Amino acid sequence: MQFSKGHGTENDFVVLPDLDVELDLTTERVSTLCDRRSGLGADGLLRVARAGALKQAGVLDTLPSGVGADDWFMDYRNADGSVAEMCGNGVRVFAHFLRASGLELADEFVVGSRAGARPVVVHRVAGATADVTVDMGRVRDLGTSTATVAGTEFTGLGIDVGNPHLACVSDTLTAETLAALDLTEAPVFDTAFFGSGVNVEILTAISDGAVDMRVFERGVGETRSCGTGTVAAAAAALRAEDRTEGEVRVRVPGGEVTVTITDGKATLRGPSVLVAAGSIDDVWWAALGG
Ligand SMILES: N[C@@H](CCC[C@H](N)C(=O)O)C(=O)O
Repeated sequence: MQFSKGHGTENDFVVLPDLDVELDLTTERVSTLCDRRSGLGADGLLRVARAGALKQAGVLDTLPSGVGADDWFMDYRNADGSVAEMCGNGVRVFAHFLRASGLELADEFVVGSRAGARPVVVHRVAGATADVTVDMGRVRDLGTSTATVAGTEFTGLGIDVGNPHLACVSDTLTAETLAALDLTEAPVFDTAFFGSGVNVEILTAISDGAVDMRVFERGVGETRSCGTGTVAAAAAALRAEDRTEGEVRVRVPGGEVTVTITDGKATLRGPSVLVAAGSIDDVWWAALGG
């Protein structure tokens, strides 16, 4: 079984090409593979297949809005084995993998996700790195809520980018005090407001067109970046300035991406790096079972 390993601003993924949809991605298999001691280690897993093949195999009940049977589909799993609707950094790595492997020859194509179609533009592939823009679709405002992080309560904006986020902009945080925040424990959030869990972003206000952000991801823990989270962060930071549109550079522990919001829709531009490829032991994988 072949794999690749890649990351987008150090949000890292195991990429599993499975064009005939033969793999049974049980919770145990995904979580063991993503574990940094028992497996390869990653924040998430990206299965590569066509949308129609996933539907035929029963992985998808229906094709999400705007996704055709022949479109590529990013079947995304969090490190704990749970399924999530979307992954912004994952789509960049997924698109890069398709171009680098020769599975896709065009620079512009659609990547399907459970949140719907996510068209991509691969601007450049140079060796192990690529520069990719993802059309992230609509950014929906869910209203205000709070999260408590290490005993401090932050107020934020609930935002749906296909998956749920609570983006908390703090006027008093600097890049340095943000970096010092203890994010080892999961933030406490309103479970009635976010019935399916939430990804929590803490960020500074906009300064010189940029914010600094950290994130605690649903199904993973603190990661060094979250693409959908950067879109939510940009939307909340613009809102804090009474703006609904604009371009925001979002600095995360793993690097920097650019989010542009126009007309209630967002694009995300940033890097992808493919660091390794190899094979997973079939006997080990089979023994993990269901
Ligand atoms: N890292 C991702 C988001 C992955 C899904 C998230 N943990 C969730 O459960 O919604 C990104 O880059 O967007």
